[in-house]
Amino acid sequence: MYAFYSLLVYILYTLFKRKGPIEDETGSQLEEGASAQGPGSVSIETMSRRGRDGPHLSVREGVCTGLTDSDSSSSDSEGLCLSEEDDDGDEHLLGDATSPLAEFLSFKQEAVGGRHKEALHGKVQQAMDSPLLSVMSHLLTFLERYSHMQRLQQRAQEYRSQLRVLATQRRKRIKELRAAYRQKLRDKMSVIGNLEGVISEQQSLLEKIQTGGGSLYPLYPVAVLSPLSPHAQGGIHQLVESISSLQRERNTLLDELASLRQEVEQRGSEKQKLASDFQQQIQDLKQSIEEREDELIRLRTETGVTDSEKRILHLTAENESLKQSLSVTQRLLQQLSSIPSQSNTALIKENESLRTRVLQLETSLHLRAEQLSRLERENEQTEWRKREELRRLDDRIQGLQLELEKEKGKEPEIQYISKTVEVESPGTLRSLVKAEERNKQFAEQLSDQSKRCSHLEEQLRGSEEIAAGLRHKIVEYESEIGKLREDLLKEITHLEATKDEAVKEAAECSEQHLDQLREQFTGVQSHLVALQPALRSMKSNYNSLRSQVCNFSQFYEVAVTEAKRQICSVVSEVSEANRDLLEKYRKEVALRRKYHEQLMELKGNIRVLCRVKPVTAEDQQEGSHATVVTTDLDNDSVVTMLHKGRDRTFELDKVFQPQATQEEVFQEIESLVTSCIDGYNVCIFAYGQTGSGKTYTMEGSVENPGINQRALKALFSEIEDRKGIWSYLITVSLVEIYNEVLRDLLSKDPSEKLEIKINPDGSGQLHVPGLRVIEVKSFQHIKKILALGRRNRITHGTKMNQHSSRSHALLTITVTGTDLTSEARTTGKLNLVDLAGSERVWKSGAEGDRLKEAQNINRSLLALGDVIQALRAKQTHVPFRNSRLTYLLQDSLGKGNKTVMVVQISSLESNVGETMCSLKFAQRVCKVELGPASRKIESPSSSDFFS
Ligand SMILES: Nc1ncnc2c1ncn2[C@@H]1O[C@H](COP(=O)(O)OP(=O)(O)OP(=O)(O)O)[C@@H](O)[C@H]1O
Repeated sequence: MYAFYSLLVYILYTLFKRKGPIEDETGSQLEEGASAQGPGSVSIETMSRRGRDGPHLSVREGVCTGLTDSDSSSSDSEGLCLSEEDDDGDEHLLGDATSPLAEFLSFKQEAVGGRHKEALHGKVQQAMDSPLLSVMSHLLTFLERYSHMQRLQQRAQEYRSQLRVLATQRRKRIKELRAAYRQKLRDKMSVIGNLEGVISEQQSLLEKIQTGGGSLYPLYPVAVLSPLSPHAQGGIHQLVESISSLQRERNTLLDELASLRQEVEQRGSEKQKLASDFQQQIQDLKQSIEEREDELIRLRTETGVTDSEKRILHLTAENESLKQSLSVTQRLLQQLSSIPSQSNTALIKENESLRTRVLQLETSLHLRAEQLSRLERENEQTEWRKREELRRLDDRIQGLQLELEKEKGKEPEIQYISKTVEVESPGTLRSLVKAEERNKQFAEQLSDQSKRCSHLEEQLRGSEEIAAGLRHKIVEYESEIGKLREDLLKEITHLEATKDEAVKEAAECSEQHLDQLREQFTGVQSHLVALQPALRSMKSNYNSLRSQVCNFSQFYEVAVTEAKRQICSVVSEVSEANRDLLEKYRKEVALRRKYHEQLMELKGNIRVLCRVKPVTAEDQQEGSHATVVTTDLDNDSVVTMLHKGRDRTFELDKVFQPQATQEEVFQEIESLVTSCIDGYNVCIFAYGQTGSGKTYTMEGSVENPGINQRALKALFSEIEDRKGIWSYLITVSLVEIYNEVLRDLLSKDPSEKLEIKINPDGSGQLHVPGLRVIEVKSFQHIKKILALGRRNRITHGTKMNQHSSRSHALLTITVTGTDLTSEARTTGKLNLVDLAGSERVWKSGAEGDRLKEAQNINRSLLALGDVIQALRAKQTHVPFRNSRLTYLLQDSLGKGNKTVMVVQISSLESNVGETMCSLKFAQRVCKVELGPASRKIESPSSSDFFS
């Protein structure tokens, strides 16, 4: 823009200050350009060239397309080479540039319109016709269009931002609507929850009603209900239906109950009727008896009263009084039956139980009725018999009377008859008495039955009253349920109406919003259409840039892959070199170890292996799982432990990783088994604090056996391999040292104390008189022996180990071999020792016997330490006899033996002190020199051993 401005100044200067034709170099250039290209092919250099080329206007052919009035749509396409970055600067400059131009134009117009001075007219006219002016007008048009384009872009920007604002508003509105709907949904759900509660309570109430134990129905606040969703309504409808079905069910049940009650009532009335019939019959019977009696009295008065007659009379009177009392009792019963039952309230509580009770009562009533009918039948029969007797008696009396009448004058006959009567009367009287008695009994039974009947009636009446009360309650509940249902339906319809309104409102609102948005969108769309050309040009720019970027990324990828490849090749070269080095290092270490072992063998020193106990689940449970011991994967001879803030490294013959298996441990000492067969004395013993895994390493478990079993297995398999060349005799003994007492674990009486003595054969060897030595033939046999020994060994639970071995156990396997060709004899001994664990009594919680055991264990281990110290210092006197343990191990720890100590350590921080002690001891043991191992072989010609 600076160029334009300069140009304009220059033009004005030319027009107003200079006279005559424009002879300027630039002007001539323009003239040339204008004549060559015409007005339609004029362009300007980009602003990027502004600084470099200085203020000049050039006409370029084929680089930029022209800006013409007719082709205004393409005015801002390729021909306009202004970059986006320069837009702001241009705008600013344009603002400066357009004002002088406008001045110039107004000046031009005034000149054309004749408003200017006459003196200037000719000059201006000249200038107007000049090609410079035409260029200027073109420039002006261009500038106008450019500013228009700027404005358009600005508006497009504004529209875009408006669009963004509208979109955010729309999103917000949608969010709000969603939240509102969710809230409504939640409300409805809570209403459904409330309704469900109400329904469940109604159901429970219904159940209570059916069982008769319900209390008054509580009224529910239906006002809490609020609009419901269609889904919720469906649920409610279902619930209402289920309630009505329940009610129907309940109604049918009530009907059944009523019919049952009717039946009960009917039966009761029948029973009452029956009872009244019976009573009527009894009354009739009584009446007939009375009549008969009257007649009898009359007869008696007529015939004269005898003794028997007097008795009959007396009995009859008694009978009469009894009957009276019976009737009195019956009356009383009737009166009592009219008194209302006091137990109604208790019966009301459980309708179900009442119903069963009623049924029970019905059945009992039925039974009673049957009994009653049976009794009545019997009574009838008795009555009938009585009547028969009476009738017979009457007949007789009548006959007698007739005879008496006929034979009035015949006194002797009368006397005779009267005598006969006298004789016969007692029998009849007796039968009468009996009948009376039975009658009395029946009457009593009858009264009992009637009592029961009346009791049942009372109960029946009570239950009827309860049933009536319940019926009343049911009616009340029904009306309440009806009311509730109506309320519910009202609420549902109200909710439906509210929901429809809300939905309609939301729909209208969203419609309006949508219309607005649509309008805005069409407006924006039209603006966008107008902006399309500008966008196209931008797009082309963007495409070119994109292609450049793509090319660059391709180039970049190629470069990166190449770099990676180079790095990989370098890394592989380095790692290859490293691997070689590592391999070399390992070989060196192995070689060094081998030479060291050979040297040690020559020196005859004790090999010390170290096994680190892994952190168990129990340790983790106890929370003490912080570890201080580390092993080196690349160097299996060192173990490092953190003690008092600094690392202490111990170098031993072999350090097993915590995860080392039983097999791996055994492989390390397997060769010693062969040595034993060859006639060497071998001793393997496990040393370490209590609970560090000594027994696990030596004995192992059933599924995962330790050194003992594996060594014996290997021994038998080796012997098997030598079969035919050598024959072997294997014997086994197993002892324990408990509280400084030697005990035979294979003995029938393991509590027997044994002593260690020097063998009287003069060999100087140790010997234990009374020790059971068992010859073993197979591995299976030895397994059994080991199991027996394990059973006999003393173990107790301590804080540190649940199955702590409280003794040192020594398994001795003696292998005597005979060379079948030369008859040479070898004798090798394999001592496998599981020492008791050292322990800190305050830690293991040892008290009483445990404390004594611990003290003895620690004392003997101390003696072992002294022996090791003496051996290390090559002292002339080694204090083997200071303890039973060292005394027994004298053979194994002495010169010419092959000895391996497996030191067991715990890696836990809580055991750091004990681990330190064990490792220090192990290192001391490492330095003990036993001298080269000696083989015990006896040639057939000599009875001596050669070593
Ligand atoms: N390497 C191991 N892997 C798995 N469990 C082990 C290991 N070492 C020891 N244990 C377990 O730790 C517990 C204690 O081990 P063990 O009885 O062998 O200790 P100890 O040193 O013989 O103790 P003590 O001296 O009191 O008799 C046992 O339950 C045993 O199974």
